[in-house]
Amino acid sequence: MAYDLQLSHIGKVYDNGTPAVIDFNLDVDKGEFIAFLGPSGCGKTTTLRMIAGFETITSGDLMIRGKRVNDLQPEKRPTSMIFQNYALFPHMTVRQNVMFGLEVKGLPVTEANHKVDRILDKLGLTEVANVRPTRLSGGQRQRIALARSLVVEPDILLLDEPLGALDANLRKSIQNELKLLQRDLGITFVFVTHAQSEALALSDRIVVMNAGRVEQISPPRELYTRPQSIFVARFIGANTLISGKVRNVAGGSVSLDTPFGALVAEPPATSITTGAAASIVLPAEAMNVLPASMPEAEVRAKHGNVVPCQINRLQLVGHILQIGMTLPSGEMVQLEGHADKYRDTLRAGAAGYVAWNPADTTLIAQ
Ligand SMILES: Nc1ncnc2c1ncn2[C@@H]1O[C@H](COP(=O)(O)OP(=O)(O)OP(=O)(O)O)[C@@H](O)[C@H]1O
Repeated sequence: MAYDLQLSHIGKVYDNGTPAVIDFNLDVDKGEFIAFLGPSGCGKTTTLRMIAGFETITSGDLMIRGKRVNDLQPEKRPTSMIFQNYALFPHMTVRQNVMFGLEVKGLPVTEANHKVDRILDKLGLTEVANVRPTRLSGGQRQRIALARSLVVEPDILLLDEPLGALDANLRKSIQNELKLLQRDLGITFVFVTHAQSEALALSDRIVVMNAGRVEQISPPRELYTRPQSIFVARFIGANTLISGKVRNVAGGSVSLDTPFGALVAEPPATSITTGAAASIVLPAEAMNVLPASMPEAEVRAKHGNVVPCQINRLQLVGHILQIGMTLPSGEMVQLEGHADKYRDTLRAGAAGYVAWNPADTTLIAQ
């Protein structure tokens, strides 16, 4: 069966010569929730607009359900787009806003009314149907934008930072609604965001972009635990990067010489040889902080890797202990652990160890 959406070697160079998107490849299954994530200017919106048909495609093929749509007008594509500012018509009521797309399509009035009623009901907007959107809250406006896009029954819904205008609490609750709605409707969502927590919470797969290129396409957990590039390791999660040189590769284990001494890691997905430069990606969640009073050999035997540290700050917040410490490189690291795990073993201002299991880290060859 054909993919719902396929980007094959898609590129975009703007008229002024800016290469905004470079060799973008992605196959999306029906009903998938895909997020484009990356820093400002990396090409997320340009890619979304090319899918919608609002931006011309310089190179490559854009396929929707197996059909090449590069040259199809936006209104002829089975896509619908929600913009960050929602672009609602202020002089129209909620109902008229939602009805608009169906009128453009020339749907018979009875059928259009029926569809509008259904979607207003689904999104909890029936009671405000005759109100103008300017009088409503950010969350309600967001729902109107969703209703307006969904009423035309698109195969693919494109969302450009749709929650960007909402405050943090509302954002969380709308996130949940959005996910439930998407599951319920079973349509494909492509969502642009620069908020990693949003992408991690909502998506089936995340496309991380950097300077017009795709860095990695992975499900959220894999992206978080197995970054494939230094850029992704720095961009996602809270990782410490330790660069070193491979001393030995043997028995499913790589030993490296690093500024922190000899450390052990698991081999990367790509091959790696003695003498190669590589970085260990150490997530804050993988770190165990221990008092310096313990024998180092014992710590190493238990965890695999150990590095001395200076414990600067300990703060108990409910059941969580926040730990601030400095590594031998001078790098400061903040982490959180369950208070029960640490009990009263640590002292602020004292020396300690950071220890971790090689299996909890990722090695990236350079
Ligand atoms: N109409 C345009 N003409 C020329 N260059 C453009 C145009 N629109 C965007 N660009 C450039 O293309 C690149 C990608 O921009 P784009 O808006 O796609 O990035 P983005 O990842 O969506 O950023 P943001 O998160 O800030 O919206 C940037 O360098 C931007 O300056």
